[in-house]
Amino acid sequence: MTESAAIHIGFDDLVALLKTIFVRNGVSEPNAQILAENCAGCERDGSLSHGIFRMPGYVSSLKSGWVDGKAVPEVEDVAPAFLRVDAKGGFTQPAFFAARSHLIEKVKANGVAVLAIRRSHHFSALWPDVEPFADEGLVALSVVNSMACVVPHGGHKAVFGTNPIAFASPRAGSAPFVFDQASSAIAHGDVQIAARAGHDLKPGMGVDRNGEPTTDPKAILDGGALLPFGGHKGNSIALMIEILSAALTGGYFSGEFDWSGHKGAQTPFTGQFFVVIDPERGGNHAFADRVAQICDLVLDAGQDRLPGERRHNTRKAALANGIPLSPQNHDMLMALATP
Ligand SMILES: NC(=O)C1=CN([C@@H]2O[C@H](COP(=O)(O)OP(=O)(O)OC[C@H]3O[C@@H](n4cnc5c(N)ncnc54)[C@H](OP(=O)(O)O)[C@@H]3O)[C@@H](O)[C@H]2O)C=CC1
Ligand SMILES: O=C([O-])C1=[NH+]CCC1
Repeated sequence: MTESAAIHIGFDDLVALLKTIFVRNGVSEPNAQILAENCAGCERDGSLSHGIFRMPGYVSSLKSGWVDGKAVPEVEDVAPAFLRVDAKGGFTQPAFFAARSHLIEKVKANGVAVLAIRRSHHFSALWPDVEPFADEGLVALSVVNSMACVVPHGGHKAVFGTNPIAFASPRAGSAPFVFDQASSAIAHGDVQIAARAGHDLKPGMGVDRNGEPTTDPKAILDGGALLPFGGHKGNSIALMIEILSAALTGGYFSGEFDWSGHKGAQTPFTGQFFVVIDPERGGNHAFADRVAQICDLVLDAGQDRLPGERRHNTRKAALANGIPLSPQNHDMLMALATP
């Protein structure tokens, strides 16, 4: 998209537009507000594989009856440092928000707490779930599993989802240190974007329906599969994420849920795991300074930039000038919002 062709929209206006679309498609008012802020935040930050690109998928899943936009999550306090949430077949973010303040109370009381969400649909980036904890001085790690489209290292059948992991830590004098990455060589959303744009992928990311290596995103989407990043090492991380997000929470593994009866379903029905830590309990009252120190060492040693930096720069520009939407994307949103 050329900058001159872009339509710039303010964050609040984008949230209002997305909320209208969610409500029109059967999402309750409070759930729609949470989802709209999340999705608009991804677009604002340049997380384009999980911004407005996902709106047709959200709508399609809602229309198929696969996800309950009105679900009211149930929070269970199961131990001094352990909360469980049954999302009741709804989206994960409202389930997370239902437990969030209670989770922080537990972290403050115990130094650490775990949140296990099950029966939930996560269709977004993970950084919005962890970054706000770091803004409040806490360290947070979260993982979520998705839909089976990743073949285990050396294997022949997709078992894992693209299973992202996100981590956030306060960092003195700067925005928090945050990374958010799929455990597959590439996120499924980026494969869809490449297929749509007619771009090839880098070698080593996926296989076609015969298990042969391919750089063609369409061959991956049409019966092929993705590979874990970094061979057996990414494989173990993907497996750990299945264990934490599904076995531990009581959610489904990425290959376990059956959405075949819901034509148009796109949102994975799995689970999400969080661990949140109060770094003050480490007894090192200079925690955020120490984080800044190690980040500076990495930059001084030649790394171009830290994870999260591109996002924060994109956010800054979007807040100053508006969020750039291509005319096609703008039209797509208007069509979804119009009765
Ligand atoms: N809900 C779900 O089930 C799933 C969601 N996803 C989401 O998809 C998104 C994309 O994942 P993925 O494709 O793996 O992300 P990327 O590979 O684009 O980025 C991963 C991380 O690395 C950072 N990074 C990228 N390039 C550099 C660099 N040159 N130097 C330093 N840091 C860098 C990014 O920071 P920055 O953002 O600043 O560029 C980001 O924190 C994620 O938000 C993830 O949560 C993925 C799979 C499933
Ligand atoms: O990009 C991705 O891999 C996914 N995003 C939501 C579900 C899977």
